[in-house]
Amino acid sequence: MASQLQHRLRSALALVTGAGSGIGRAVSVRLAGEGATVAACDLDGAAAQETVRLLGRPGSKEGPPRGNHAAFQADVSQASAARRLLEQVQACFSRPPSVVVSCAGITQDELLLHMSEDDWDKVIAVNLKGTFLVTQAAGQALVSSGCSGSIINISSIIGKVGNMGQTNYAASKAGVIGLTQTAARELGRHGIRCNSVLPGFIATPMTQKVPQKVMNKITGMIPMGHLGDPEGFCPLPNILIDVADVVAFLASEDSGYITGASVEVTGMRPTWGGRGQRSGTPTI
Ligand SMILES: CCCCCCCCCCCCCC(=O)CC(=O)SCCNC(=O)CCNC(=O)[C@H](O)C(C)(C)COP(=O)(O)OP(=O)(O)OC[C@H]1O[C@@H](n2cnc3c(N)ncnc32)[C@H](O)[C@@H]1OP(=O)(O)O
Ligand SMILES: NC(=O)C1=CN([C@@H]2O[C@H](COP(=O)(O)OP(=O)(O)OC[C@H]3O[C@@H](n4cnc5c(N)ncnc54)[C@H](O)[C@@H]3O)[C@@H](O)[C@H]2O)C=CC1
Repeated sequence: MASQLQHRLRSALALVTGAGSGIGRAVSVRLAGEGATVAACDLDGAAAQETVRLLGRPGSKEGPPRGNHAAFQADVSQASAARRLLEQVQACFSRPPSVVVSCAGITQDELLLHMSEDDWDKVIAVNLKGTFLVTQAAGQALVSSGCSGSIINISSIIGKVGNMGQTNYAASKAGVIGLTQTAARELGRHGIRCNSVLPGFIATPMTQKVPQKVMNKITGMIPMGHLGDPEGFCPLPNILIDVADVVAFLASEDSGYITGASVEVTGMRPTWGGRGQRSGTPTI
């Protein structure tokens, strides 16, 4: 990483939900690599602890005294848990998080004609309501402290174009886009920016449930014929690193005039007639 980026986030305290796996872990590593102190949250507390172990010590010694990175266990779909999470982070670091990245998410895929109400409710509760609850709790903490901040919500390209077997997931991710755009309108006056990122297919535990015959169809759309790789060493031009790059950019003052944006990072040529998005070429 270019040396000038290694301290870009040195004064930031970054709360990352879903930090125990996949994109959330990659984002946590990237933000810490730019000097941020990371509060890694996950439903799986042990997984969050493992992410913190991977982060090592915070970046630069410069800037206000800070503690180490820290792990938190919370179910973001529960309002009381989301409120408690922000309370715990502020108690631990004596300040609200200036960067908040909502990565926590699930799938419960089923074709529309067979999807149960429970399939629908679970996905909406985590992906949409969970993002709402964390965005709200973080916004309240920042506004009451008079602090500015950057909120980055992880949606999905599926929220824009749909996908067979994912009426629940697509609706939740489309909702994240609208939620984030509205939060941007309301919180801008408080110096809080809100943006969403729409990744394409990345090989993480979330995508392992996809049947091979479907995966074959999807990878057929990717120029390099492979999914993004969570370790970042993917045949695609590093789509996961691009996702973490975009999150770090939106977290930093380098994006100081960007809010309400939906940034696509897909690395795939859609079959739905849209212009193919080269990996790392966000559509803002
Ligand atoms: C031509 C390719 C179209 C792809 C368009 C979308 C682009 C994908 C980019 C995604 C990037 C972001 C991803 C993300 O945010 C993270 C995730 O959500 S990962 C999980 C993604 N989930 C899926 O794609 C759903 C996969 N499908 C399934 O899990 C099962 O099919 C399902 C549980 C929905 C139903 O199972 P079952 O009842 O057993 O039926 P079949 O599996 O036999 O499916 C029936 C029929 O439908 C075809 N099909 C199912 N899903 C998809 C799909 N996503 N895209 C295209 N076609 C799909 C399946 O192949 C069968 O077709 P046949 O011709 O009858 O074999
Ligand atoms: N993998 C992909 O292809 C894509 C993923 N995304 C989104 O990126 C985000 C991260 O996905 P991945 O890293 O792939 O998945 P993942 O399954 O590897 O990680 C998701 C993490 O969220 C945590 N989590 C789940 N429910 C939670 C809850 N209620 N409270 C707190 N934490 C919870 C899980 O424990 C897990 O650690 C999700 O929002 C997903 O929808 C978007 C586009 C593409």
